[in-house]
Amino acid sequence: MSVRFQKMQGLGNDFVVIDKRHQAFSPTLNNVSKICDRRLGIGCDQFVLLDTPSLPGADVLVRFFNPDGSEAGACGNASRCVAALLGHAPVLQTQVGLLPSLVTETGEIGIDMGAPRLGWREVPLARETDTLVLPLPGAPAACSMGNPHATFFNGIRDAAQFGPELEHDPLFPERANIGFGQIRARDNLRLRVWERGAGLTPACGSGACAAVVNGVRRNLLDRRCIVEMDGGSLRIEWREDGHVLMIGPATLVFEGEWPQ
Ligand SMILES: N[C@@H](CCC[C@H](N)C(=O)O)C(=O)O
Repeated sequence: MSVRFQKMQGLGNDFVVIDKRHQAFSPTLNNVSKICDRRLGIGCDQFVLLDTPSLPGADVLVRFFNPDGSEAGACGNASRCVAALLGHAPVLQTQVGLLPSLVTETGEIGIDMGAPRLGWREVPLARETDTLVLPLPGAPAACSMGNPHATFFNGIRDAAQFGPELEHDPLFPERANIGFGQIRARDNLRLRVWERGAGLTPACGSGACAAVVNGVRRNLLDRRCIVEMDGGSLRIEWREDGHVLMIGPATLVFEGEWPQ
C-alpha cells in the first residue's frame, strides 16, 4: 500500500509531509529514516506528519521528526511549509501549543512561534546555569523555542566541524541545535545552524528565532531582525507581547506516492 506525500521546502530546508488524516501511516524509526534518506528514500531534513488536532481552535496537528528518528517540539521552516500547503492561514497544533499563521501581501508565510523559554530547566540544561552565558568555550546563550537551541555570536564557524560535539555536550540532556552567528548590524544577523538529529541544513527557522531572542537578551540585536542563512533570509520579530514572529518563503517542490 502506498501513501501520498508532498515534498516542501523553506530556504532549502526540506520536508516530506504525509497527511495521516486521510490515509494510514505509522511514523516508526524505520519509516522515518528511510523517507528522509537522500539515496534510499525521498530525501529531506525533517519528516512531517499531519494528524487530527485535539485542541479547540487548531486546524491540524503537526509533528516533526529528524532523520535519526527523534521527534522535535518545533520546526519553524516546516511550520511555514505546512501553512503554505494547507492554505487559508491555518492554526497549527504542535507540542508547544497553538501556532497561528498568516500570509503576507507578497505571499510569504508568517508563523507565531510563541514565547521563548529562557529558564535552564526549560531549555533543558543538565544543571542550574545562566542561560545567557553557558559555561562552554565561546560562551553561547541558550533558549528553547519548543526545541533546545544554543547560539554563539563569535562568527560563522565550520558548523560541520564544531556542531556534532556541541550537539552532544553533556550540558544538553536532550542534545541541542547549535547556531553560529555573526552580528552584521543590530538588525542583521548571519547565521548557520547545526541541527540536532539532522546535521547542517541550509536554514533553521527555530534556530533563527532563538538567535534573535538570544541576541536581544545580550543587547547585540534589535527585536526586529533579518537573519541571513545559507539558504536565504527570514524576518524575525520578538514582539513586545513576548511571542516570536517568523516570516519567510515556503513552496511545494513535488508530490508523489511512497510505497510503504
Ligand atoms: N529545521 C527546523 C528544526 C528541526 C528540528 C530540530 N532539528 C530539532 O531537533 O530540534 C527549523 O526550521 O526550525
